[in-house]
Amino acid sequence: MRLHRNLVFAVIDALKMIFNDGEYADKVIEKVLRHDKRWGARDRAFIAETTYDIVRWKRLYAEIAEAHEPFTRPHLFRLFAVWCVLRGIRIPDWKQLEGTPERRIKGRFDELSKIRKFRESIPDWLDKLGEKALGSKLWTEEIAALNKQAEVILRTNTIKIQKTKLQALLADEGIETTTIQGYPDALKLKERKNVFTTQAFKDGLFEVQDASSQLVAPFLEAKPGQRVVDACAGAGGKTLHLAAQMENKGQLIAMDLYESKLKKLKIRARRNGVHNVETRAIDSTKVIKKLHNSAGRLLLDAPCSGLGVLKRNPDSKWKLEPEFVDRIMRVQQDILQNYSKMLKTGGQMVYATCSILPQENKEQVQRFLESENGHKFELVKDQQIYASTSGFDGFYMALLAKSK
Ligand SMILES: C[S@@+](CC[C@H](N)C(=O)[O-])C[C@H]1O[C@@H](n2cnc3c(N)ncnc32)[C@H](O)[C@@H]1O
Repeated sequence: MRLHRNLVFAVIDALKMIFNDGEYADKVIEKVLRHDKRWGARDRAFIAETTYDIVRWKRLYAEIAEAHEPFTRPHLFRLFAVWCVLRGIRIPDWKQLEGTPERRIKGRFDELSKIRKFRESIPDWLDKLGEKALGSKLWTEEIAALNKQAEVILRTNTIKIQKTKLQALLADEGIETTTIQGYPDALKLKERKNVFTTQAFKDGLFEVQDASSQLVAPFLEAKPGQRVVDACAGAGGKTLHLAAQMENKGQLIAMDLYESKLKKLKIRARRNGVHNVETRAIDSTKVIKKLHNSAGRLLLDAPCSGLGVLKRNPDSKWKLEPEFVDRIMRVQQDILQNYSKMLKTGGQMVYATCSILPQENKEQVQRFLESENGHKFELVKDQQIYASTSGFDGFYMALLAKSK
């Protein structure tokens, strides 16, 4: 691989914004990629993937390079040099990379790889938390799987098209895909490409959605004609899937704390040809009270640590704090306690997270079932999806029925 100076400089700029200025990796990449219109698809892929890689392996690389935060520009180049050496890429003779100690880098890598928190490049607290929650064997496998780059998975918008037809259309646009057994609407890209510029995307024929996430809406068993509430809808990934399951019939109420997310949801709904969705921002408890005992189906896709989706958000490893995990667990129990009241007797609800921690998942559901509000509910089934066994994101979902 021949390295281009302006692309590497763009990576260094991006790393500075992410590591030193605390900006979000996806936003930074978007910003950096706007710098030069002449960059082609490969150049853009190099910048995005190299930046994400170095973000993912920050602790390991910094340890090898003996670089400390806040990183100076020479230190950021040292991280980049480690990336090159470990990938077998020849170091170019630029003054920023002069004197890269290649043998020492390889030696340090071998040494540090014996220790999980360095090998997997995670903070001490996270390594302890993961081991305590999952046990050493499962945590070791899980964190290794979560450090692999996520594949690009599409969900066919069955309101508009069948999967095989979509596959053919995408092939015409130069995007080759395969189906995935056990995920009826999913298509996996054979090669990473920008799918957002395709006509098929503009026509709302698919959404990008991880395979594990695609299991959540069907778990709720929503039927056409029902009143379905998606109480933590965000920008609507699962709302759109629910609409497709409901064949666009019935009433789908998408709620969130943030109006800005619901605005994005509306734009996506329009593109997807979804007509049965209305949005409601939760700006007071009244919004929830109005819907008490009214929904046939309820999705609680709760805010969580996001530890199941580190594949696609590697910078969470550095942004997440133990206090946040404690705080979000209280929010999850509040959501279960208060929002479950929107379900009518005989209805079903799904509690879901993109976390792999039992304390955010099974244990939350257990606590709810043992509480006064939870006595009307019973657990029908639940599923913990691990990245290490599925190959996709880590997720949890529990189906509860309101019987009384
Ligand atoms: C896991 S995300 C939802 C993802 C979304 N369902 C999707 O499939 O794209 C959780 C959402 O819950 C929202 N949220 C956080 N606290 C909330 C609360 N107390 N009530 C309702 N929504 C909340 C967040 O704004 C966020 O959009």
